[in-house]
Amino acid sequence: SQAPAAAAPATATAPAPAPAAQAGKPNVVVLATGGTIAGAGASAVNSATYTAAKVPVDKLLAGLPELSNLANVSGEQVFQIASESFTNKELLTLARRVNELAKQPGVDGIVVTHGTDTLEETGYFLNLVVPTDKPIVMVGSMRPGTAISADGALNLLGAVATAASKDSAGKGVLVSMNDNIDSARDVAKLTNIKTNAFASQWGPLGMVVEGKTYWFRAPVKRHTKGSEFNIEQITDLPAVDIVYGYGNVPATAIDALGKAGVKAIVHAGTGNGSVADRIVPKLNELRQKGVVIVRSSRVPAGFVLRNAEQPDDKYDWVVAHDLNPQKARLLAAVALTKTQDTKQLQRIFWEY
Ligand SMILES: NC(=O)C[C@H](N)C(=O)O
Repeated sequence: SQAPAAAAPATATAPAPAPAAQAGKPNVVVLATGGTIAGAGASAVNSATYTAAKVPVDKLLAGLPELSNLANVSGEQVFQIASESFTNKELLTLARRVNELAKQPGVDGIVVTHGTDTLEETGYFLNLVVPTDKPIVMVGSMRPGTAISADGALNLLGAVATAASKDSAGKGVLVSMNDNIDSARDVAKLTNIKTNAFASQWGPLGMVVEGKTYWFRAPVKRHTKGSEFNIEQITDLPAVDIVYGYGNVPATAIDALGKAGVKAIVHAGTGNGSVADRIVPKLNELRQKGVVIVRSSRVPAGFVLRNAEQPDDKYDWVVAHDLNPQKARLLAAVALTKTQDTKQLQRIFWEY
């Protein structure tokens, strides 16, 4: 008799787990990372008090037999963590796995279940570095599955429907939640507690209703297959951190980041990315030492205009366009794997 095969590590050759194939149905892989969609509370009234990242993906899928009407669905547990604890390490591991699966001819779409707190960051990262036209759909929930009116099951059904739909191809990484389909680039968690947590100032791309997608617009920024960045060429992400702007802000955080050796600082400024008078020379000191300064805004809508509020040309700073500070951090880190040139970096911020 044959010796049992050793468990294969997640390498470029690891096959997707075999779904219970129904001929003619698309094959969708659900990569589970944890979050509230895998959360459990003490009682059904606990919609906000619970432990995230408890329920394994097999159990989530087994609880939703309706999925098999949409696709051949298989699950893979990549992590089991709350999304606030994601690090660059998890981002890179997840992106590599998504990329491996996207390259397999037997995989038609990928769903990533994820905590909502940093879902927009992971989604945007995948949008930048996974070169595929196949649908990649992020999904989470605001209530654990143990709560009355839990939103996870319907969100997961919608996400699988979105990943299974040919119409989702080529639109970049998507977020499918609360009946909406948004671009992961544009969307942000803007509301706590409530199930309509995610919104984009540019509006959703479409909706998913009863397992069918309806589309109204498509993203114009570069993404996935059209991106110049590829996870296969990224081994590590440089240190990029965020400092927040507010009244009476001291330079303590900036000084500490400078000492820690960050490669870029994203300044989450007030208003149109304005920077306090006592902070400007601190940022310029670091710029002189080669640290890239990205001027973004803590205001969740509108966008930061170059040379308005601060003379970016004179200081050799980059503006974050409409990216929120946490997404600007990721774009800066990814871009810095290729270039230090601030003209190139600014081009990248306009294009992605
Ligand atoms: N709703 C959620 O998923 C929140 C949770 N803290 C997480 O991001 O993992």
